[in-house]
Parts: sequence; structure tokens; C-alpha cells
Amino acid sequence: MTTIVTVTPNPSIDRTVEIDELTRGAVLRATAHRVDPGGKGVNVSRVLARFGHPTLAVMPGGTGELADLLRAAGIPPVSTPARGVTRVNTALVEADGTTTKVNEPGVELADHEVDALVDTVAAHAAPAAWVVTAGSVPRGAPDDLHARLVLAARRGQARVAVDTSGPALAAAVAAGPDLVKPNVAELAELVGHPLPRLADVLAAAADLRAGGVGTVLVSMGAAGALVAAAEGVWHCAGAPVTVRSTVGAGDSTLAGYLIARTSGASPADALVHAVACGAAAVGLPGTAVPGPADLPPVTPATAPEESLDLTGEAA
Ligand SMILES: Nc1ncnc2c1ncn2[C@@H]1O[C@H](COP(=O)(O)OP(=O)(O)O)[C@@H](O)[C@H]1O
Ligand SMILES: O=P(O)(O)OC[C@H]1O[C@](O)(COP(=O)(O)O)[C@@H](O)[C@@H]1O
Repeated sequence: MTTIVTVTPNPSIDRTVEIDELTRGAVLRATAHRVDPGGKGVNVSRVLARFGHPTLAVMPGGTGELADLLRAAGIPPVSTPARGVTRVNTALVEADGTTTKVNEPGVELADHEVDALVDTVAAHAAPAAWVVTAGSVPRGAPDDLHARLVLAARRGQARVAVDTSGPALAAAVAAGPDLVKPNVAELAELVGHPLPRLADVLAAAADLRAGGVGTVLVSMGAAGALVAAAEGVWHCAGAPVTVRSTVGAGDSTLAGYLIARTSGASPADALVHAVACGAAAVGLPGTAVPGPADLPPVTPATAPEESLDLTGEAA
């Protein structure tokens, strides 16, 4: 199996605090807490490691506690220079599953530190492997950071997947990645209008593909996910699960898709695996990520029912 390299420009340590109910201004007593390595690329690596798929995780900073947590999960961290410390992102999870997230700003990168990250990714990109670049752009780095990472991965002849949002996603899409994994809100922001029905998501995905993106994998919260690839378009409606924490669900979805595709699965079958991984993640606490034994049964992939209303379901 070829190594999948992940890049997390702004990694985190995710602290999850479970409380009965969030009351502003009160002193709250935690009923449980946990600490996980975090950040979107890091989480993709964590899922890959749980499935026994070789991976390494590139990030600015990411030394100290985060590196220790990653090594304990079987993931070699590749650290590049950065100023400041790894952020702590705190999730307050209420008994009914409602999650309030506070993400700190995190590391800051000077121009030469951006260059070092890009060069490190180019050095680790290998032919036929995937590079996954994901998450927010840290302070000091340009909006086209993920776009530059796409081109760096290409220099190493790797295929490249992107999961980010806002201007960084727009710039990355213009670089023509092999795959993007927006959720519905991120895709709507990218195309500049709401996407209330599955037909709207399909049209937006088709536009991205026409603009040079290879595969568009759209996660749609409780409505499952959709894939638009050269081979065709499929929807997988997902699984009814008891939501414990949605943090890391999108990352697990992307990892699930790549695990299946690199094992030779079709896009439709990879979509089903992706949705199973996402559904499993929401049933796990904090930023815990699923392994093979956690996957619930999910519905098969079907031709998208264009009239499906997403307004009550999409994340
Ligand atoms: N409420 C939910 N019920 C069942 N599955 C869910 C729910 N929320 C998320 N998922 C699963 O997790 C995946 C990713 O969730 P989503 O919210 O779309 O991603 P992101 O974390 O990127 O915003 C979905 O495609 C779905 O499989
Ligand atoms: O880089 P961002 O956008 O601030 O996101 C970082 C946060 O997102 C996560 O990677 C989870 O992402 P998803 O819920 O989209 O899968 C957390 O581990 C981390 O705290």
C-alpha cells in the first residue's frame, strides 16, 4: 500500500469537555473530558492508521504533546518550522449532543516557513500516492496556501485531495485538485448561492468538475454524502446514528473514501465506505476516529434523487 501523506497547516490538540447543558456565565462541572490530536489532515491520518493504511502527517510546529499523541497513534509526525504553539481547540458537548466549538488561532507562519512547508510536502509526495491537504490557513500564510500545496504535490506526481473552506478553497479549486471534500455550507459559499436540494449540489459539483476538479465528494451531514466523479454520480443516504460528537466526521468521511479507492473500490463503493466512516465518527466521543470494527451498516449508493430537500438535514 502506498503511503498517504496528510498536510495540516494549522494542527490542533482537541480538548472535549462534556457537560449537561451550556449556560452562559455559569460555572459548569464537566461530566467527562478527553484529549485527541486534531486538525483536518491529522484526523485523516488517524483514520488511515486505524485501518492499517500507511500514512505520515506533515504540519508546521506540531512538536511536543501533539507529536507524542501522534506517535502513540502510530503516525510519524513531520514537523516544519513555525512560530507560536499548537492551538488547543475546545469542544463543549451537551448531553443532547449539541456541540459548541472554540478554535484558537494557532501557529503563525512567516514567508520562509510557508516555503518550508510547501517544499517538505513536495519532498514527500510520491508518484501514485495521495497527498491530502486540509483545514484552515494559519496566521501569516496566504489564502492560496492549499493551492500551492496542490502544485507541490503535483511536482512529486502525487494525486491531491483538498478539504478547506472560504477563499482558501476557491484558490485550491482553481489549481485543479484530483478531489475536493466540501460540506454543503462550504460548497454553497464556494459557488455563491444556497444549495437547498440535491439537484443544486449536483449542479455545483458538475461546475467544479467542468472547472478542472477530478472528483467532488460532498458531505451532507445526516443526509449522507454525494460523489461526482468521471465514472458517474452517486448518493449514499447514510445511517441513522445517535450523535455523540460530529467533530472529525468530515475528516473520517474523506479518509474512508481514500482508503477504499486506494484499495481498488469503485467511486460508488468508496462512497459507501466514506459514509460508514463518517457515521461511525459521529457516534464516537470528542475527536475519536473510527476503525474497521466501528462501522455501522449504511444504505447502498444510488442515483441521486434530485428533488431531495437538504434544508433540514445538511450540516
Ligand atoms: N446527524 C448525523 N447523522 C448521521 N450521520 C451524520 C450526521 N452528521 C454527520 N454524519 C456523517 O458524517 C459525515 C460528515 O458530516 P458533515 O457534517 O457533512 O461533515 P463536516 O464535518 O465536514 O461538516 C456525513 O456525510 C455523514 O455520513
Ligand atoms: O482548521 P480548522 O478549520 O480550524 O478545523 C480544525 C478542527 O476541525 C477538526 O479537524 C474536525 O474537522 P471536521 O469536524 O470537519 O471533520 C478538528 O479536529 C479541529 O479542531
